[in-house]
Amino acid sequence: MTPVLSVRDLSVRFRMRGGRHVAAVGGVDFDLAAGECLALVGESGCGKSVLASALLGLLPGNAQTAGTAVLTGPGDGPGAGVDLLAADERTLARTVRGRRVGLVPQSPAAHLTPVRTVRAQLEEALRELTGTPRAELRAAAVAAAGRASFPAGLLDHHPHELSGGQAQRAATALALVGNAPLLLADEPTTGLDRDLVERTVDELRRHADEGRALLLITHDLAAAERIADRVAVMYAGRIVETAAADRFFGAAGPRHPYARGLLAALPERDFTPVPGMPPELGALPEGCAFAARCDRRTDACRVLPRLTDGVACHHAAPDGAAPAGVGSAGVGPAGVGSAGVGPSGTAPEDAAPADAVPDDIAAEETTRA
Ligand SMILES: Nc1ncnc2c1ncn2[C@@H]1O[C@H](COP(=O)(O)OP(=O)(O)OP(=O)(O)O)[C@@H](O)[C@H]1O
Repeated sequence: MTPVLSVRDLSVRFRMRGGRHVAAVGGVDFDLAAGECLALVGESGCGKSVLASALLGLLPGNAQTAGTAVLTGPGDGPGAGVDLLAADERTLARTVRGRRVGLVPQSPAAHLTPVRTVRAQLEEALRELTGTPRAELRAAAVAAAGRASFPAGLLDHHPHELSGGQAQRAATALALVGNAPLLLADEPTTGLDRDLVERTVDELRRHADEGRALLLITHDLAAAERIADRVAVMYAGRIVETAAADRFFGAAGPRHPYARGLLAALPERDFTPVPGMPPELGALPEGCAFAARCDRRTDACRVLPRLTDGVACHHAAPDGAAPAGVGSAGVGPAGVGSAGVGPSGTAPEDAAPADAVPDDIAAEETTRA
């Protein structure tokens, strides 16, 4: 099937003072098909939002991008295939943002126009993106709000009169208006109660089920498990694993030690955080960026592992190995909480590794500690 979006070797670097660089995204490859939801997960600061901003041409002036991100489309008109990284601002503003690529922003308060009511913003988006006639705008705005569980009674409020969760739902309603073939949802459930989380992600899932593509950026692994077809795990700017969601969350589990650690950190599983902290993106090591935190590291990890068969690790768990926590706490759609992926803490020194560690690695670990 032709993907809606095809990303190849996408990198984003920020130029900093003193000639330094922050490598926020590196060598990212993925495809996203119509009808598919890909969940992009990973710790805070790993590059998820920068990736979404790159796809929308919304990076700041100190950013340098490389690679391609082709949004497919027929013919040679405004709906034709376009490389989102190479497109000029006029093309992005007139034919891409909102129309072909929708965004549920991470910071809705900053995204909504402060001086206009939610109703006015929804009606404008409906008029611009769907050509809804003036006489039908009022009813259409109520319906659009309803899609994102935004209360009709708050439509005449300005953004500053909304709670964080209400602003989130207003921004989601706006993002859904254009029925864009590709929707980027960056933390769309922040500040929402579990019931609203489920309603919101179910609506996003419906967007995909109607034949559109959804990139769900989230810390909420329960939300990802609920609606994603595939999961991509990002670490220090790189995708370290992609897997079918049922495999990722099921008995087989992920194969990358970091991805296994993310799941093991869930309260419903082992409640054991991934030890240590992610590296500075301005000072990444040459080899595997996770090695310093990894109980499987060896000398081989000094060479950067490439994503091969869905995993970028020299010591990936074999296919079919059960991840930590499965069988102890049990994780199913109903039993998964919202803790998800947060900034990790430091594990106790004696935290049990998710997998058996070869003796030589364990000895090395002790020496380094
Ligand atoms: N304009 C900028 N200049 C320099 N560095 C930046 C800039 N914008 C983002 N970064 C850096 O890029 C990295 C990735 O940030 P990003 O916002 O994509 O993380 P994230 O994975 O979305 O995190 P979170 O889950 O907290 O939203 C961070 O280290 C951030 O400090």
